[in-house]
Amino acid sequence: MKEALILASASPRRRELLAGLGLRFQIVPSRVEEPPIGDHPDEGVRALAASKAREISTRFPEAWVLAADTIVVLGGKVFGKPADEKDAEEMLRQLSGRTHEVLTAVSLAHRGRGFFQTQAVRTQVSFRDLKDGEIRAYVKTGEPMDKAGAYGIQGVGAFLVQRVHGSYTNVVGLPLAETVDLLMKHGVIEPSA
Ligand SMILES: Cc1cn([C@H]2C[C@H](O)[C@@H](COP(=O)(O)OP(=O)(O)OP(=O)(O)O)O2)c(=O)[nH]c1=O
Repeated sequence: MKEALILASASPRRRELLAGLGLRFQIVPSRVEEPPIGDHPDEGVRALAASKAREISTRFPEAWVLAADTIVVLGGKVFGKPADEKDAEEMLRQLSGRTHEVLTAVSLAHRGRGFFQTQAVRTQVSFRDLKDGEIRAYVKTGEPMDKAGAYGIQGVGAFLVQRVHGSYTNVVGLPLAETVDLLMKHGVIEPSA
């Protein structure tokens, strides 16, 4: 790696996924407000990832900055992180027995080079039929509270999921195959990294 790479994220999932590639990077979480996403999930999620990358690359113009944002979309309705336990239960009730999309936008920026690129990856996730007791017990674990759609596929929440179509790591918060391609394409990492 020629220049420093910064992961502009407070998400432990993103840190672990990127670290799993054996890359060296710093973590500087972005402090941008995350306004609710409007009627255009694809544009909205890209805009959020881009604003995180923009904020950090303004502070570190000579580094490569990687940022991401993840949302869950069910029939056009966007689910971010639940506001409270009731909200989490309600989200899970709606996701029960249905297929939703997880959208993660990844943004790569280098201000000094005038480089800025954002792309979104979609994964379809099908939930089994959930009993109300299961939903309540799962919410009580606390796992849903900091996660889009109120579940973590990588944790206890795996029991909710019947099928995944597309990138698994995209659901966890960082689509690894696409991220590696992006970093390699722009010379941020070498093929041997
Ligand atoms: C659907 C799903 C989401 N998530 C997480 C990934 C993201 O961390 C979170 C969505 O919130 P984000 O706003 O995308 O990210 P964040 O606030 O956690 O971190 P930062 O903005 O600093 O990068 O939901 C899982 O961990 N597992 C899942 O199965």
